[in-house]
Amino acid sequence: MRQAGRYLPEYRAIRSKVSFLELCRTPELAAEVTLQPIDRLDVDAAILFSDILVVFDAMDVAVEFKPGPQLPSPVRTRADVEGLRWGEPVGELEYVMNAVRACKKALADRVPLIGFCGAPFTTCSYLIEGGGSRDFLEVKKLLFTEPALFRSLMANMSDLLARYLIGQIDAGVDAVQIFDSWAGALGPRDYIEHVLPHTRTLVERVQAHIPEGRDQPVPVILFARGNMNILGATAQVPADVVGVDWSIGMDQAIEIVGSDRVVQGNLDPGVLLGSPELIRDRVRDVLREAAGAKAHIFNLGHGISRVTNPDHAKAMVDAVHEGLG
Ligand SMILES: Cc1c2[nH]c(c1CCC(=O)O)Cc1[nH]c(c(CCC(=O)O)c1C)Cc1[nH]c(c(CCC(=O)O)c1C)Cc1[nH]c(c(C)c1CCC(=O)O)C2
Repeated sequence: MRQAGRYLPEYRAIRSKVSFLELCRTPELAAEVTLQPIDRLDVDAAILFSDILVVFDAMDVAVEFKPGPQLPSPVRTRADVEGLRWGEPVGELEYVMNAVRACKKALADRVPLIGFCGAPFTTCSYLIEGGGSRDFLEVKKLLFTEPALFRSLMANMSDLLARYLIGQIDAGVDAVQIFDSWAGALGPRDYIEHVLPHTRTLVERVQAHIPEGRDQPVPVILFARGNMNILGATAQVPADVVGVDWSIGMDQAIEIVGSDRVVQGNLDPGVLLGSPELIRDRVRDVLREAAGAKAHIFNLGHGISRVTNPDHAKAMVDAVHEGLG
């Protein structure tokens, strides 16, 4: 997760010349950065270099990265919500679709390419809070004072994101991941009532899309982070893969989601700050804990930190490839 990024010197070299958004908006550079961890780490999949917030370009909502995202005009009132423009992601985010094509060409089938978007709740949270948040009070204010308005906002977002992901699939991605990074901000009742139906619609719409030249839909990975009390609810959505964050043991997660599901995760990215020997041990723990799943995709349980030594990331990948022996 965030396998391309600031922990790689070759990424920082490109970023010293262009801003983060310019990088996202320049397909050739986005493709180059996407491939950096493939070359260095020997990982088994590439994830498109982009960000969940570029979708705001199809809504004329401004976003800046300083380096955390900031929206100069957050959406907080009825008038703000009603004034939103729900654009055409395929036409207006053509640079993303071109980045997908450039990545596929550069990868030449070495490894599959994963496209992505934010889940409706996480994307709407950035829209409402205007950036990251500790308490999500603006989101909760809107949700609890104007539930119908909140519902319409989430429904429109889910629709926009479905068209966005389908665009990425038609441009060539081999799987998609939906990031609900802030799912844990709500209690289980509100998550189930106000978030999950929109996530489900998004997943099911993407799963109903069979792209030209394929005979089945591409797999959908759903990652909801935070309060692992919601994992059972998240698993009710029929995503092909259930992402698991690092706050729970993988064995416990499998008990919750069921042994008939494919799981992805969940090494604590902080473990990469330890020695290669420690990393190897912890990788083996995750592999052992995942043994009861239908299938397991090894991954970090959240984004890699920018102070990570790339050699340690490589030690992790090597340990995964070595397996339990
Ligand atoms: C919440 C979220 C965002 N973006 C994303 C999420 C969901 C996953 C998660 O929970 O982390 C998703 C994302 N962002 C980025 C990717 C690229 C693909 C990859 O290599 O995994 C992906 C999949 C690049 C990025 N997105 C961002 C960077 C750093 C930008 C830089 O080069 O300065 C990268 C490589 C910026 C970004 N973008 C976002 C934040 C909070 C930040 C600041 C992070 C920080 O400062 O550490 C929003």
